[in-house]
Amino acid sequence: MTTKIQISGADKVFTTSKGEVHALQQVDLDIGANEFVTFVGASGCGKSTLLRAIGGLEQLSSGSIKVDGKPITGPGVDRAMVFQHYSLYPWLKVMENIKFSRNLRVNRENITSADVERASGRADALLGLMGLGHAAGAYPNQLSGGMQQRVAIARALMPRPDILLMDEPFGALDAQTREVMHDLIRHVFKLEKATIVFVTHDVEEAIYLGQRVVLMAPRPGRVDTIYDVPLPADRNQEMKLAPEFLRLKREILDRIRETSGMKTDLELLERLSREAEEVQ
Ligand SMILES: Nc1ncnc2c1ncn2[C@@H]1O[C@H](COP(=O)(O)OP(=O)(O)OP(=O)(O)O)[C@@H](O)[C@H]1O
Repeated sequence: MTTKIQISGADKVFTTSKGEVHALQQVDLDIGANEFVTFVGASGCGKSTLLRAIGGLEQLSSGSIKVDGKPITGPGVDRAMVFQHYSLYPWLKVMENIKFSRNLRVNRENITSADVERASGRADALLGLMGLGHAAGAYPNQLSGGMQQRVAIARALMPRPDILLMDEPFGALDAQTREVMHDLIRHVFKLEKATIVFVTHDVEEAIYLGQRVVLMAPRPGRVDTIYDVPLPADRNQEMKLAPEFLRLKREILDRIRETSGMKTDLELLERLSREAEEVQ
């Protein structure tokens, strides 16, 4: 597989009034072109910091991140980001939101009207792909959370980014809408051939979407374990019930507990019952 993103010795230290926070320590990871990689881990293990660093929104303290062999120096149109909060422009209609980044580039680069025409075709196609053809003229506040997030994804895809960086994009959605979004994003992955880096708290989501699940550990933030997902490229919701899926889910959940310093449920129960006996 061709390497798309090469993370080498990535280190990030934040200096706060309370001291230094080692958000990332010596992270080494290669992500392939057209790979779907998901990141999980206990709160504060540096998932968002790493994603933001790939997006060029955060500078590393040391180490490097390269895309196609070139070091990242800031944000670029080759990398689009989707966050948990939809961040649509409330004063723009759905179609205007989707075309917004393209408009900026058109203005900047003096692209011809034929290009604009092509861009409109792409915006229409993306709107259709997201199942939002009927909502082109609506304002964001007229849409459900799931619909708004679909608009945000369409807007991110508009400039044909090579890399889609997603930070808990479905975290605010209800369980049913999330399932729909999972199948949609797998479909987008197949069609658009982008490299997707996806951060989530939800282990089931991480396994269902990713080809690899990267588990990070906190204090300092680092890569702990990388799991290969034993699922075929074409996925369906039934697979979430397969023994290998459930086994991997259990293994990852246990490891997150261990790395976060939390006791396992069983250990906790044993301790609580011992304490209860001592009190009697
Ligand atoms: N701008 C900042 N200034 C100071 N500390 C920060 C900053 N951003 C992140 N941190 C700290 O860096 C560590 C890693 O944070 P990060 O948000 O990357 O973790 P995370 O794994 O994404 O957490 P969560 O799952 O809770 O979103 C945390 O201890 C966090 O408090």
